[in-house]
Amino acid sequence: MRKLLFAEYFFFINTFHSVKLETEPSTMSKLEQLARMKVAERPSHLVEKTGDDSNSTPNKGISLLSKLKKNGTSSLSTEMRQPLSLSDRLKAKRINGSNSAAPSSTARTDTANNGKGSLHDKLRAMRSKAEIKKVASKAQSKPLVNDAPRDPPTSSSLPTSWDQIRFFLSKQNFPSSVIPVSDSVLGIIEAVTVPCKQNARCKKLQKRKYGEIFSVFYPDVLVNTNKRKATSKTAAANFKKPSPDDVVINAQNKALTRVNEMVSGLKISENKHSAGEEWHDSDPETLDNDDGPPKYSYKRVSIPTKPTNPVDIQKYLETSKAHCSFVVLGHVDAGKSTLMGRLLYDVGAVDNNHIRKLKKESERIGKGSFHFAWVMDQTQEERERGVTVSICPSDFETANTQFTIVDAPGHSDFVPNAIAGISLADIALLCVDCGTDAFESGFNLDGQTKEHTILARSMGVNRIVVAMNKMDTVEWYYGRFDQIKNELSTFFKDVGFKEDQIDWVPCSGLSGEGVYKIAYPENASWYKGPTLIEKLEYVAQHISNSYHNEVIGSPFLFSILEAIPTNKNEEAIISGRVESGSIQPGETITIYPSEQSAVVSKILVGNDAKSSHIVVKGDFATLRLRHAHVEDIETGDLAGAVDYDVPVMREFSTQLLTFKMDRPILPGTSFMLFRGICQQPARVSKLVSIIEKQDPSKVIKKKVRHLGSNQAAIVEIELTERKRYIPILKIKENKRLGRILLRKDGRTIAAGAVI
Ligand SMILES: Nc1nc2c(ncn2[C@@H]2O[C@H](COP(=O)(O)OP(=O)(O)OP(=O)(O)O)[C@@H](O)[C@H]2O)c(=O)[nH]1
Repeated sequence: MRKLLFAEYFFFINTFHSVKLETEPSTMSKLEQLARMKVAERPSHLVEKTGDDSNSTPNKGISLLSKLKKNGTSSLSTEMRQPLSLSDRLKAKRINGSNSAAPSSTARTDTANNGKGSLHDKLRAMRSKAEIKKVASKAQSKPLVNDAPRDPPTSSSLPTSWDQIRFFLSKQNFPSSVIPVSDSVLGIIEAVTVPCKQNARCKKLQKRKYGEIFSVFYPDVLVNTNKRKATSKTAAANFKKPSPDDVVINAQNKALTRVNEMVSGLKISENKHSAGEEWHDSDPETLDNDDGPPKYSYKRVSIPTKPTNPVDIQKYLETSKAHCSFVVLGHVDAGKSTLMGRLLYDVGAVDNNHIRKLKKESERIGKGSFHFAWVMDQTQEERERGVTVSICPSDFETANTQFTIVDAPGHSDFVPNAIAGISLADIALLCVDCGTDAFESGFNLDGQTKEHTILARSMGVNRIVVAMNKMDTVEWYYGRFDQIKNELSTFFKDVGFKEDQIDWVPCSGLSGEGVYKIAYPENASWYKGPTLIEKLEYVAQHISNSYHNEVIGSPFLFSILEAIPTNKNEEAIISGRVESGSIQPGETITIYPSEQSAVVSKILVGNDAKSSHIVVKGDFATLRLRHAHVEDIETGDLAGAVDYDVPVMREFSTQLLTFKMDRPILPGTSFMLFRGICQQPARVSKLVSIIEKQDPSKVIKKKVRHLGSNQAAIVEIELTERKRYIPILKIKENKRLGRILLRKDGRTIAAGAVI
């Protein structure tokens, strides 16, 4: 089983690197190259960073957002600038919606219900003014975008002189005494020697390459390595008296004290953690002094309670409509939001009046063609910029199937949001722009078509429907359809999708042909297959059947997307997705990591918040809870059946497959960990072994110092956020929730599974 699951990742190897990287020159190391290039460009090492992903990718051109910023019609939206949690985004979005003067900022659910009060409206109405203020101020305090903590030193901030090196190291918690091995002229410095200050017993100088010091090398790596060395009795004995090196260090310490005093008051902006706090990549002292996450003192129930009106689950599964969720992925401007808006309109979830209103409003600001996209993109900023930022789940149903759509952003700056969207979906609906040259720019180099597909596969989505969109722009020319299909097929195969897991539907979201109601034009007579909705219904039926087979006998598990208080004490409302099993009102659940038990008093489903007696695997639902403490529930938390234990932890073992990377992964390397909709800053605590890609039980190498691109390994991971644990399930316990992704500096560096 383990072998099989892990083998899937093998397929990514040949494909992922082409998503992001250009060819590397052979003579100079990439690091050295970047350093030289950046130094040449920017002489000062004290360069303010914008925090924008695009700025952290040296080879990238100006991002769409940067261009927009330059055009500067107005300041960037709060959502676009701030890395809010999903929950915060949803909250902020509602605040935006309610505060916005523009009538166009009507909430999604208004449209989706033909004016009826939706679930989200009702939830919004329940939110007190105080709660809104709290969220708004939280949003204000969040800093610039990013999903991954930055390395303290970046190539753009490389020192250019020996004084700057000392300054730099002092800011990175390096001891003040560092000796250059060769001449201290930039370009000649090959290596520096660094004493290990944090470990009193270890006085030996360490020779480190210049590139290591200023890119991937961290103080705590040194400390960890030396801790091990220092525990050896021989080493300890040797270190009792000052070594010749110590004498040099002490002398240098004195000489540099003055310089350190001068610079100690200065700040380096790169060292800011995304939560807005001073945050060092790996600060051993903070870790040692850490009090750990709060100790919750909630009552945890272990005996299940009975449903108030028990439902015969088997009967329910046999008679209920198929339900399935799909995430809309694809390159920026591929037409995802337009396609979804069209779909909602065609199935009758959005009425004519609303579309007419959106058309008028979009024409007024010169974006007439975006009126369908505005059904999904509801914030004023999304509409002004013409890009989706936040994920937006929306329900609709056809005669025999219920769907939840999650519209994910296509822009590379918002990949973390796309990951959150993917983690909620059963099917990936990949939207491809078939326009001349448009497919190529979304598919090659930095395009999101490949990246999104790989992310979906890495997160366990194994059904993909390709909407060959904007076929109207190439007059439904079969040759174009066939050419794109061939190119994509090869790529899908490399990623690990089998042929019977992929479907292809030509369509035009804007004109509606091939989506649902509007028939194909004459020049598309070569296509005899189903429309997009018919295909989705067919796939949903399959998925729903397989889920229904797993409901009975599986523990209830629920990914929490949002938690909000009610006006009653100890009552909360949580919304999210049922990951496993089923739940009925009257049953008790435990929420992790706070381990508080609460009774489900009501279940609401769909846009119009219909009360339901049961929800099962794959359903999106809102649960009203009694005896719940909302202040300790966050986006990404898990709720489970009381008799099922979900481990909460800060350290765990993983099997990883690395993608193409610029820099190796070392012990101490920091990154952003994605598990379902949960995102946490983390780092590598130990590289255990390198293993065979096809057979993870075969260990290739045990003493591992670093991990390069395209390697499979057993790696121990540790969360760096001190405030809380996260609920973690192993891959064998849950195929979706046991998967993780590692991202750093705006790139996915590895995917894997918790073991
Ligand atoms: N001709 C034509 N234009 C389309 C079609 N679908 C979308 N467009 C246009 O393409 C542009 C981008 O559409 P969006 O729906 O915003 O694209 P998107 O993929 O959602 O964009 P992001 O969410 O920002 O990634 C708009 O001008 C649309 O009107 C189509 O089928 N045919």
